[in-house]
Amino acid sequence: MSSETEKVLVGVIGGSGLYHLDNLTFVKHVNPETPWGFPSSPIAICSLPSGTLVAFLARHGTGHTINPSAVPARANIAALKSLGVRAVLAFSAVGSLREEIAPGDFILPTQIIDRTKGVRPASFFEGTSIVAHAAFGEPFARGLVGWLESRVRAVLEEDGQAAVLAGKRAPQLHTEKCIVCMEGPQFSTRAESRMYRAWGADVINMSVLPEAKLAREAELSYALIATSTDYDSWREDEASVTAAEVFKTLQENARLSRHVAARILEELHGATVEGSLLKEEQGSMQYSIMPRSEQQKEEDRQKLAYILPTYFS
Ligand SMILES: CSC[C@H]1O[C@H](OP(=O)(O)O)[C@H](O)[C@@H]1O
Ligand SMILES: Nc1ncnc2[nH]cnc12
Repeated sequence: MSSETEKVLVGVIGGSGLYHLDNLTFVKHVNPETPWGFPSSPIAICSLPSGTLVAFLARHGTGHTINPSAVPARANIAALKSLGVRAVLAFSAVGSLREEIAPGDFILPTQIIDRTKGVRPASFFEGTSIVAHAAFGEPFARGLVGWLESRVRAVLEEDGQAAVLAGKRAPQLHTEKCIVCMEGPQFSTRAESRMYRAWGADVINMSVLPEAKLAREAELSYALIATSTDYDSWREDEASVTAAEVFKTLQENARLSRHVAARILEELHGATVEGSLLKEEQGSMQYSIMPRSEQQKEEDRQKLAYILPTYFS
């Protein structure tokens, strides 16, 4: 086994309904204490058939005990980075703001609208003597999202054939979409849901921020694989979304998400070792950190060295 195979280069974050990757071989749990506390739950290190290791973290905890506003996103991203992770595949259950995005469909968003309310710590630099402005015009790792498109589509097409034979609709993949991240935990009003559509948003969740911002600050390549569970509250003649509506699709979406993960993780690990897929994010913070390092407190440098050793150790 080569040393690159032994490293955990790919991390998976599971959202609502996706609390484990039990189609992979469980190896052990790790629970790193980071300068921002402990992650949502111990991280499961799982093995692919080749022996390649991946890390899995349940965003809301394995028993879904953490509400979206309280997810310790800094600890989650820092803990994954401390394991050597370079690419993060984050799964999320989302509401659809478009007729063509049906429950059960998969979405690879490329843009985000922030409707969180400032109650979530959103930067590793918050509360330190160090100021940094990460570039976030492209909030997801473009190279990784592009790489995922054909792979996820192939798995959905293959799996969809069985769905069609069973008389069901085959899940579709939607790309180049915009996700709005709301604070929650209550769902949107009908007026808000219509407003997000008017703003150009296509899907909605409560979790992609600050996760995506923190991944960027930690120079991790981050992509979201969103799975649709409902039509939110914009359809005039339909009932507005309820948790019960979301639960109807959650299990099937989780099954297919696990299947997608199992099919693509080996190749993603290989692409991560090779490196070209991730080169946009690595080194991206170099010119984001304001200089004047002589005025930076040593304790803050030590804290930030946990996620960015290149600049702070
Ligand atoms: C259970 S409905 C609302 C809940 O589901 C999504 O969670 P995740 O993104 O972790 O899959 C959404 O963001 C909300 O947190
Ligand atoms: N309608 C919705 N709004 C916010 N987050 C969601 N997650 C799943 N469905 C959602």
